[in-house]
Amino acid sequence: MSFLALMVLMVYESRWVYPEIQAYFSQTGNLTGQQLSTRARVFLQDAQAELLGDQAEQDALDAALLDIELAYGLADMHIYRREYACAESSLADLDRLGVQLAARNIDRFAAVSMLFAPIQCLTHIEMDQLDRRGAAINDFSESTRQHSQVLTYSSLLIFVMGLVFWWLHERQLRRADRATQETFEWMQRAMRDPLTGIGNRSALHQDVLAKQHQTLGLILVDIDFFKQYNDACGHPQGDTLLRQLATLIGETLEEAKLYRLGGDEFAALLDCPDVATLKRYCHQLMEGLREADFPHPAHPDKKGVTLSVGGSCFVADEATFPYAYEAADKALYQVKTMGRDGWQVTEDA
Ligand SMILES: Nc1nc2c(ncn2[C@@H]2O[C@H](COP(=O)(O)OP(=O)(O)OP(=O)(O)O)[C@@H](O)[C@H]2O)c(=O)[nH]1
Repeated sequence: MSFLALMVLMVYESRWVYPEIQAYFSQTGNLTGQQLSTRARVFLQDAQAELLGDQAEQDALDAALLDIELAYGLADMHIYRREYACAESSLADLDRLGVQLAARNIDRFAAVSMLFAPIQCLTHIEMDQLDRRGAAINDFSESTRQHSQVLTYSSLLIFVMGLVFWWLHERQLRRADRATQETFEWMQRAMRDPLTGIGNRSALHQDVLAKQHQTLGLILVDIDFFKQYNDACGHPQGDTLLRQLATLIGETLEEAKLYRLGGDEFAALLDCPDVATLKRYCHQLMEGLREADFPHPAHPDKKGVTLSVGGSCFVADEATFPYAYEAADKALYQVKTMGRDGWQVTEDA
């Protein structure tokens, strides 16, 4: 709002310049007024010079009469009569003097002295006109200074306000960026298992939905006798094993996305055109585990760490996923009941 007011002020100020210049030049009327009175005064002084000169009396009177008539013509202005008290009487004096000169009933010295008052009046008019012109010029330059000051300060203010708006805008942008970044980080964190760094159950759901209509394989992995492992080696070592297994599954099933579903249960999601491929992945995983040969000091069968694995294939969809999960879980449970350390895949999820 204040910005708008400033713009209006600036437009007003710039519009001011033209009428003001016009007003200044309209003062040229005073210039003419001054020039006319100057010329009239010069004619009267010429008339005095001729009357006091050494030419013949007749010639001097004729020449003086001509100059006085010329001066009268220039000084007989309505504006002089209206604004200067001496103008009326001076013109009357000149008129009278002209008549006397024409009739030759005045001597040249008397004529010279009759011209002093009109000359004085014209000099007064001349000076006054000059003063008026000076005052008009002063007024003009003073108001020009004031208006240009207003324009300068307004421009400065607009510049500063522009800077402030720009800074506020940038700050708002940075805040919005930071908030978006933080939200994104929170969402990322909410989808991660903090212990292993792989995805959690929510991430699994999200990824399944993102792969709608694709044929996927779901592999569930559960550590055998993990409670005994924890009891024997302690929970920190149990945590380490969880991390090691996450790495191992990731390295063995390179194409898979991994998730920890909670406790000692992992899941792997991969593209899987058919059940045979899924079986190959399960086999690959068991081979990898055997090669890694993680020790399990409390395994009842005196083996290293073993896994029970169940799998199923499905076409990704919000509706099909729970069935695929249940099928893989059933397969895993069967492995558990059959003595663990093995894998099974449900043929038709
Ligand atoms: N170290 C560690 N242990 C965990 C964590 N989450 C769950 N556990 C432990 O995992 C164990 C899971 O025990 P069970 O569900 O009985 O599974 P299990 O001992 O592997 O037995 P089976 O699966 O039947 O072979 C429990 O002792 C939990 O305390 C974890 O984040 N870290």
